[in-house]
Amino acid sequence: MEGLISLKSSPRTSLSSFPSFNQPPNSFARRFSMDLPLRRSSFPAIRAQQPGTISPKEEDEEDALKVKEWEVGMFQNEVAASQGIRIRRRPPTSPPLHYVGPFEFRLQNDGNTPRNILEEIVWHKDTEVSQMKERKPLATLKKFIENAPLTRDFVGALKAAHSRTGLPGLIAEVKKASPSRGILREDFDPVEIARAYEKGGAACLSVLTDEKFFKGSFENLEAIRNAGVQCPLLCKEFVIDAWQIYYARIKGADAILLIAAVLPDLDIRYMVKICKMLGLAALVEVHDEREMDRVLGIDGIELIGINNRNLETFEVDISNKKKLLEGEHGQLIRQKDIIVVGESGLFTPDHVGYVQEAGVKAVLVGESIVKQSDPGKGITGLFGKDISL
Ligand SMILES: O=P(O)(O)OC[C@@H](O)[C@@H](O)c1c[nH]c2ccccc12
Repeated sequence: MEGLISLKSSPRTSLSSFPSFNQPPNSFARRFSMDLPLRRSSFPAIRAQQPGTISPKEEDEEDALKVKEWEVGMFQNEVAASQGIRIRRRPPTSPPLHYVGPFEFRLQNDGNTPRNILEEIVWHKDTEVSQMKERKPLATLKKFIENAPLTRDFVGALKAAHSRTGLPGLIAEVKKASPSRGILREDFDPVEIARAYEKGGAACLSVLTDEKFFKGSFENLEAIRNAGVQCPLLCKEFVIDAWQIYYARIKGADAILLIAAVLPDLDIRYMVKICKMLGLAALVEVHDEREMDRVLGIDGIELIGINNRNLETFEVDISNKKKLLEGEHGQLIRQKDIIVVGESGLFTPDHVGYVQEAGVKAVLVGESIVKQSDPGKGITGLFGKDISL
């Protein structure tokens, strides 16, 4: 890997968030890493130099470096696509001026607009995270974590609620808005809502932290944590970089969401390990069979969320869970003692009954309860009985 060191400095390639680069996962990756002729010694241009003293030879070498960086970006999308991931991690840029690489790179590169809302969110997140990382580097976050209070047992709280009530444990979502539903609640006081949920019998809370698309924030997470709410907290974020997991831990999260539609397998493996190291639970979200297959092949996963909402189209289908929990998948889930969380679009006791029947032991609910004038009473309405007792 010696020759790749020079690429690590590029924020565009962000290899730290891409562990698979160290172990090429498929033939494309092997081909790429073998082909890569970069050696530190062949790039004098990247050594310290005085401005204005770049020779034509060094300019060529800089161009070559840009080309390689650009190819690595393409390569990330290729690995993801080989796992059925349609979301491209970053907007394609045009190839550098003197690009002479494979033609297929150019073809993939067509179209610089996001294909759907999830892609738009992820592209925006990429910019947002690189700015935040500059302001608060990982080394600084790690220092804070040394003194951070212990996390609370998210999975344990769900199990306890399930055995106490005989109903799925509730993760109640503190959600102001979403791109598909617009503003859900104008008078939005996150701490007040969190307290009402806790009083109403929620086992855990989910706090949206994305600002641009969901009008959430890390400040909300922190405020709820500092207000003395006892329920463990899920940080509901679009994680694309391990840095975000450290940040969530500092802001008071006990668990974090990882979305399989966005993250390749090796990223999930790596991030699940980081979560364990930091004492966080990871809720890995899937939407279809292929994602479920991928996630069941990863060791150490305790919580799988099945999202009834397709994040690319916003279509909601609550029978989705049933399909994904039948047959071999169901068997593996039971064998591995994984808790399945039914997510999105649940409004009535019938909905809850239906997904429980399909095999879920927990549910994640936002809209139907956050919209009620008393969100705690909203919980009673959702389950058809008071679950706080
Ligand atoms: O408000 P609803 O339909 O009850 O959904 C809650 C939750 O499942 C949803 O907010 C959600 C599930 N997965 C996500 C991923 C990102 C953002 C949001 C979500």
